[in-house]
Amino acid sequence: MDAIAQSTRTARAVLAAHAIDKAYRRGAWPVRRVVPVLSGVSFSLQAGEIVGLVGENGSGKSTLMKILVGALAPDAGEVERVARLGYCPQVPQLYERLTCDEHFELFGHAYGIDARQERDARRALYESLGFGRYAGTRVGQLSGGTVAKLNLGLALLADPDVLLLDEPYAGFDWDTYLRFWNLVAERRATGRSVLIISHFVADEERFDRILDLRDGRVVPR
Ligand SMILES: Nc1ncnc2c1ncn2[C@@H]1O[C@H](COP(=O)(O)OP(=O)(O)OP(=O)(O)O)[C@@H](O)[C@H]1O
Repeated sequence: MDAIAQSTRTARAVLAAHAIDKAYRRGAWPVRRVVPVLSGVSFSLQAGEIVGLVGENGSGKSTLMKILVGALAPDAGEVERVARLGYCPQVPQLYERLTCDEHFELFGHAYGIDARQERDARRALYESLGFGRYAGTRVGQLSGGTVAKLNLGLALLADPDVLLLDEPYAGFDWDTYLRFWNLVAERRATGRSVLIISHFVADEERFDRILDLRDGRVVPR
């Protein structure tokens, strides 16, 4: 890539991590130890890019994701958030006794979007992910796959510029997997970005870039 193209890419970064370090402290005194997980992680995400971040179990993917969204503080380094983020955590943060509709209402309030916009977005998400028949069902009575759809739908509700997904398709059946990729392609076509974190990537051609998280660092594949 030439220098002009490189500078354009840098100029359009919507999310960037600079030299992120993170270690966890384990055990109690006197056998307390520090376990390094991330050591100098740097990468950026550009507008309109679909990027896969791949690493084996325990490599630090969820830790990095939490740092990127600001849910966890790094020990060193910094995250630059240029655009609005939407986050779909690996373990859904949902309420067993609330229905899908009630979750959309609640998250709509939290995002500060008006009621009409929330209802329109909710309807479109039920349609595109195919789970409208569960609108009035409580989360405690949903299948794992439908919980995963709700989790994704809530991350998309406010139409974020950057969508961060932690193992998004683990519970999806084939039809939902294809619907998911249609949604991702639509976002890309409108200049939005998606970062997908997973322990494996099945369809490499669906991504613009794949990054590997290995030995605490992010390296291009
Ligand atoms: N709160 C914590 N306290 C101590 N150690 C932790 C904590 N959270 C994660 N770890 C450890 O940090 C390492 C990275 O964990 P993390 O969940 O980020 O990995 P991951 O790549 O997302 O794994 P997986 O693919 O299994 O979900 C693991 O060794 C894990 O045991």
